[in-house]
Amino acid sequence: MNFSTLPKIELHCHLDGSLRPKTIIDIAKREGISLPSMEIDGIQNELIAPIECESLDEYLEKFSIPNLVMQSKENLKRITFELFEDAALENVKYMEVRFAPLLHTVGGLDVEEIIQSVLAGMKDAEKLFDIKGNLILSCMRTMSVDSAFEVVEKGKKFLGEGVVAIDLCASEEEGFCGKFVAPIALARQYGYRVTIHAGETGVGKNVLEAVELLGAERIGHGVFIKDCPEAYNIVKEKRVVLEMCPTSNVQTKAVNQFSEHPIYQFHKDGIKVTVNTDNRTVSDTTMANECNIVFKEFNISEDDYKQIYLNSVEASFADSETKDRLKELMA
Ligand SMILES: O=c1[nH]cnc2c1ncn2[C@H]1C[C@H](O)[C@@H](CO)O1
Ligand SMILES: [Zn+2]
Repeated sequence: MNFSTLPKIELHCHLDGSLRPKTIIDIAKREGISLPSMEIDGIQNELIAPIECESLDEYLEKFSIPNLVMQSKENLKRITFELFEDAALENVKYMEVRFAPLLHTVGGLDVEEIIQSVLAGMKDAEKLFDIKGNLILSCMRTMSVDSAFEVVEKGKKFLGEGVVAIDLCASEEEGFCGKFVAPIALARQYGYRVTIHAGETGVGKNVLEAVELLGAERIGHGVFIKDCPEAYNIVKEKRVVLEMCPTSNVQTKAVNQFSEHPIYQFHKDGIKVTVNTDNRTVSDTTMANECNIVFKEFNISEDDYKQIYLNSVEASFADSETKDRLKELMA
C-alpha cells in the first residue's frame, strides 16, 4: 500500500510538537531568541526525542524550544497554517490539532487571543488546501485544577467555531483523573467532546478512570489497557476509541520496539484503534510513516486499513456532513 497517496485522518497531533525546524530558526532570528543552534540539522537534533529516550518525562523536555517561538498571534497563526499545509501535502484529509493555550501566554497573549490565532491559521489552510480541521484544547495535568477551569471557560465561546474538545496531557501520574473531575464535567456540560491522554506510562487503570470519572470518548494512547483487564473491557464494551501513536510509544518506552506494540492485537480483538503521529517534529514522523510502520510490522491488509480509516472518521469530532464526505473518500 502506498500511504503517501491514500487518504488519511489524524486525530492526535500536538501543535507544539509539530513545528517546522526552519520556522523555529526564522522566528528566532527575527525576534532575537537564542537557540542551541541556528542550523536546521542542529536544531532538529535538539527537537527530536531520541529513540533511546528513557520515559515520557524525557520526551516532554523536547517541547521547551518550540514554545519559545509560540508566543505571538502571528507566530501561532503561521505555525498552525504550516502544520495543516504539511498534513494536506501528504493527503491527510481531516486533522484534529491539540494545543495547551496556557503554554502560550508568556508574551502577554490571553487565552482567547491564543485560540483565535490558532483558529485563523487553520481556517486559512482550509481555504488553500484539501483538508478540514478542528481544534482540541489541552489542559496540562501538571498545572492546577483552576487552570483547567480557565481553559474550559475561555474556550467555550469557540465551540461550534472550530474548537471541539477538551484533553488532559503532560506527565502521567497514577490516579490523575480524580483531580480533574469538576472541570471536565463542566466541559461536557458546555458541549466539549472529551479525549484524555491515559495509559501511556504503565498505568492501565488511568484509562478506566478516564472513562468512568471523566467520560472520555477517546483515549490518547491507552497502550497499558493490555495489563489491566477492567480497563480493557470497558474500552471494548463502550467502544472507546484509542488514538495510538506507534513511534511516540517507542520513544517514551510505552513499548520497547514496534513489534511489541499492541495496536494490531487490539484491532483484531475488536477494539477501535486509530493511527496518529502525536508529534510530527518531536517524533520525526508523518502519517504516511506511522501507517507504513503498522503495515510493515503487522502485515495489515487493505481491509484493515480501511477499517482503521473508518474508525477514525466515526470517532472524529467532525460534523456529520464532514464525516459523510470523508467516508466517501474510502468507498
Ligand atoms: O504523548 C504525550 N503525552 C502526554 N503529553 C504530551 C504528549 N505529547 C505532547 N504532550 C504535551 C507536551 C506539550 O507541550 C503539550 C501540549 O501540546 O502536550
Ligand atoms: Zn499526545
